[in-house]
Amino acid sequence: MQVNIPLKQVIDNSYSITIDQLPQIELDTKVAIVTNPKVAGLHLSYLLSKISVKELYIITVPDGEEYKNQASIDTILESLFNHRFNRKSMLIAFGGGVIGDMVGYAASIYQRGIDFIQIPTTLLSQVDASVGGKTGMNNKYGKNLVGAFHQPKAVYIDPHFLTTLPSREFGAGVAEIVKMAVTFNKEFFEYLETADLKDPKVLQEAIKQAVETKASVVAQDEKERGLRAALNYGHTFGHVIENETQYKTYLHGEAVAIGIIMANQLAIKLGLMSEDEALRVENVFKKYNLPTNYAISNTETFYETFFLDKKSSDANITFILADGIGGVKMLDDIAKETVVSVLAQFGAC
Ligand SMILES: NC(=O)c1ccc[n+]([C@@H]2O[C@H](COP(=O)([O-])OP(=O)(O)OC[C@H]3O[C@@H](n4cnc5c(N)ncnc54)[C@H](O)[C@@H]3O)[C@@H](O)[C@H]2O)c1
Ligand SMILES: O=C(O)C(=O)C[C@@H](O)[C@H](O)[C@H](O)COP(=O)(O)O
Ligand SMILES: [Zn+2]
Repeated sequence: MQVNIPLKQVIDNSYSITIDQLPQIELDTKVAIVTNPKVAGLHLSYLLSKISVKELYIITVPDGEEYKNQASIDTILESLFNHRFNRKSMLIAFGGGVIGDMVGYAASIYQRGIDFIQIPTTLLSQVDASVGGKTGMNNKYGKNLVGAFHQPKAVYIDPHFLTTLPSREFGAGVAEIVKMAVTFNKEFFEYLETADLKDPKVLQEAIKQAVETKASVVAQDEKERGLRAALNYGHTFGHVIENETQYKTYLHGEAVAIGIIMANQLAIKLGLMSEDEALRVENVFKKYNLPTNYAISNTETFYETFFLDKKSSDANITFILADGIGGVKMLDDIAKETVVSVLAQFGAC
């Protein structure tokens, strides 16, 4: 299936997203493929068979969210300087969301910005991270707190890469798919309730729907001035969980799944969602063995960490909540006691 989804012209530098077998990539310039040892071992030879460029370099950075940091960015930049990359050169992000975010960020700052292509190899990066130009890294203060909006020149989504993906990583991608369905597309959510995403045809359809949803949101609000924040559903809570557990216990998508469960409890409290709707979301997560609970040891600390969220202002935290299934509301005036009382429900597990 060949699907081209050009982001609308609202974004000057619109690009196409292809969901299909990787095409032959021919570039008359210096190119660096940036990847990690795991992805390289599994799939680099296949990518190399599809690439013909003027001069090619391979840059590897260590695998894992804990390496989504300045040291890895420095490794990438050093290599670009050593090989005299210039503004006509091209980077290829080959891996999951960690690689995609870091390569996009390195591309955004190298000589004030060079081009890059996304070739995502995890489900999560295919349905979410490779699209939309959010790039960055983590630091000791928290998740994605340094970065830039820098759109790729093209995104090539080849579901063939997913054949080697461990099932936990698969589940993490499902969490971001569910996020898009619950907030923007009721029919898509109903489809997910009965669908078996392990079936390649069903999966390809779900990837297409998720990418279409994300591309449409980004096209309307590239720099997250409003609507795009809806893509952060579950993340306000999820990022705190990732931070508290130092990125070691949960995959990003798993933390998002728990974050969605928490956000839904807050939505129930505010009368935006019914218990039954929240249960339906939880049931889809359970089908893919996603975690749905987290022991909050200190609700005050958890609450204070919300202020590191990029959606927060000095005095307010913005919460992205489901408005039933298929709708979304962004609220920045929820009383602290209300939020803390919901956090307290997760205190003892
Ligand atoms: N920019 C965005 O819009 C956006 C959206 C969602 C998530 N993210 C970011 O993406 C990151 C999470 O991405 P992720 O879930 O892809 O994690 P990841 O990049 O860490 O990849 C998960 C694991 O799978 C391995 N892997 C990659 N492809 C594989 C394959 N085909 N077969 C087997 N193993 C493979 C990786 O090496 C890694 O060990 C987080 O840092 C998150 O903040 C960004
Ligand atoms: O593209 C977006 O916008 C998203 O929010 C997608 C999220 O899934 C992703 O995890 C993103 O990196 C989170 O953004 P952040 O701005 O909260 O760091
Ligand atoms: Zn995410």
